[in-house]
Amino acid sequence: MTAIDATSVDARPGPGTIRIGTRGSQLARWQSEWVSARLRELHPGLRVELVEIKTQGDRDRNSPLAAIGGIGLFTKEIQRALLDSTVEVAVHSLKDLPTQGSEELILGAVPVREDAADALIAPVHRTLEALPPGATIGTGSLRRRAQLLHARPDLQVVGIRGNVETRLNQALSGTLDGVVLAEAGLRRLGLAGHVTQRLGPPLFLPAVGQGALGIECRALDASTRALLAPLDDPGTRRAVIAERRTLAELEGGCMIPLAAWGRDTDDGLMALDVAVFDPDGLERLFVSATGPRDNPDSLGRQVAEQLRAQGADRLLQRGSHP
Ligand SMILES: NCc1[nH]cc(CCC(=O)O)c1CC(=O)O
Repeated sequence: MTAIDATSVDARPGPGTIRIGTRGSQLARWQSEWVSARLRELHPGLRVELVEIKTQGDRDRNSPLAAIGGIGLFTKEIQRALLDSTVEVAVHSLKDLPTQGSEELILGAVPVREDAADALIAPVHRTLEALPPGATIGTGSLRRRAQLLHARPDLQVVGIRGNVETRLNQALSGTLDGVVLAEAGLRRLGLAGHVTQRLGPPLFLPAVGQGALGIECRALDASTRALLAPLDDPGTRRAVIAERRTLAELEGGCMIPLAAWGRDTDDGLMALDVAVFDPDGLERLFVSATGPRDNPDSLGRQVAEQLRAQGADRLLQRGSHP
């Protein structure tokens, strides 16, 4: 288990040690520590080191995400570290991982998904329904903005950025009436007690990959792939493959208000729901489809085609000119 595979192109710090590239945020560290603990549990004797890597998204903490461009903002430098063999493993929030990437990298494992829903933290009014007209809600996400405005066109959606704790504090301090964050991130950080309303499917759909981790390694690094394989959860993997396929088919390189929810169903199939919005949430296109579990890619393509037939391209083009 710890021997270096003769066919791999990497140079390890030593046999029996793997390095995990991670962002430095509390959430990223929690996620990488979690992967590290699972790996050590599965492979007794394995040493795992965390290597902190700053991404463009960590350096520029103020610009709106939509303005910086977004693609690979939180992942590119970590992928580069994988490619130049500075680390063997990269742990990403799958939601932040672009659908297009280097052929040299693969998702070695997609562990079981945490709750994929969004969460409202509105300490005074508590629910979306109870917010007074014109209430201020913070989010930097075009998808959350569009879904909030679709439900409550009167809300004032304020663009905010920063790590989970910073954004949470804007609601707790009363600077804003509320913020919307991922339930998964709050749970991992032990902050889910602040949630006043879960904003979940089928009404409020998450981002593609939300709540899931993507653990990348080099495609040719057979020994690391073998170490990661037992962390994979096939149900989560096929759900996010379907979601990511729809996103890849529809995106024109811009950040788009697209929400998706893939999951296994009780009848042995899987389902994929996808909603696409214009930036102000006036229009909502929605497709829900089911298909066999062994072809999530085809399900994702099918849903993208149906959304196109409804006019998704026209909506999404509007999204690129905010
Ligand atoms: N870049 C933001 C980001 N990326 C992943 C998560 C949460 C964890 C997850 O969705 O897996 C968050 C924070 C948030 O949306 O509140």
